[in-house]
Amino acid sequence: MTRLIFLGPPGAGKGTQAKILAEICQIPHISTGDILRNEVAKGTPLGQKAKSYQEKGELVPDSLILDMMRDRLSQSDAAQGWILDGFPRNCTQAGFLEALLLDMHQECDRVLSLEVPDEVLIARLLGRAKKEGRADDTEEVIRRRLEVYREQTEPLIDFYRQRMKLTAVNGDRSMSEVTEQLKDAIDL
Ligand SMILES: Nc1ncnc2c1ncn2[C@@H]1O[C@H](COP(=O)(O)OP(=O)(O)OP(=O)(O)O)[C@@H](O)[C@H]1O
Ligand SMILES: Nc1ncnc2c1ncn2[C@@H]1O[C@H](COP(=O)(O)O)[C@@H](O)[C@H]1O
Repeated sequence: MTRLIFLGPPGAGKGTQAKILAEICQIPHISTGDILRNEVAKGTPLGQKAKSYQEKGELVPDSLILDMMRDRLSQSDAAQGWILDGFPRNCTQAGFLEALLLDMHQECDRVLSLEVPDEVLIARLLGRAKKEGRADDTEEVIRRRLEVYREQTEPLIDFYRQRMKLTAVNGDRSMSEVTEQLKDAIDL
């Protein structure tokens, strides 16, 4: 049973690496950003509410995210383990997840924090914009997403370090080198 959380700024490679580990471990990769983009594309009530926040690089309100994640983690495929990418994103979400897991008699095994310098992040995201055309990969929104990360998400590094769950990994290496570091961190 493997339960992992990826932390790291936008462009750190969370999605890239989470997909690889999810494939190896045969567990779901749960990306809140992907779930929300899918809801936006389908024009659901949740997507309509989330759209403007995503476009500006702001966090979608917790009131929408917490119910969404309670539902997702209760689905049958998540009983076999999971990799979270993009959640939790602030202290409220981290506290909620802790209580939810306790309630579900589950425990997160490890929190993997990918570290990458800002100039590399910006270059990667502008590169991704050309390939994938994500609405929030413009330079202005990328800078706002980095600010939001520093203000609201980065404090979770200490939150999980205090709980002895954190492993920091150098994300500024080739994709395969990062994968190897992550596999070492989780004894794969
Ligand atoms: N180790 C790496 N070296 C070079 N490029 C990378 C590396 N890891 C990921 N990338 C590229 O950087 C871009 C961002 O990666 P990815 O989407 O995995 O980041 P992320 O942390 O999930 O970002 P976000 O939080 O914005 O969704 C992608 O175009 C990806 O192909
Ligand atoms: N956990 C989240 N809380 C609030 N808002 C979120 C969360 N996860 C994603 N979002 C929104 O989606 C975009 C893109 O997220 P990525 O994880 O980078 O794909 C993010 O800027 C928030 O608007």
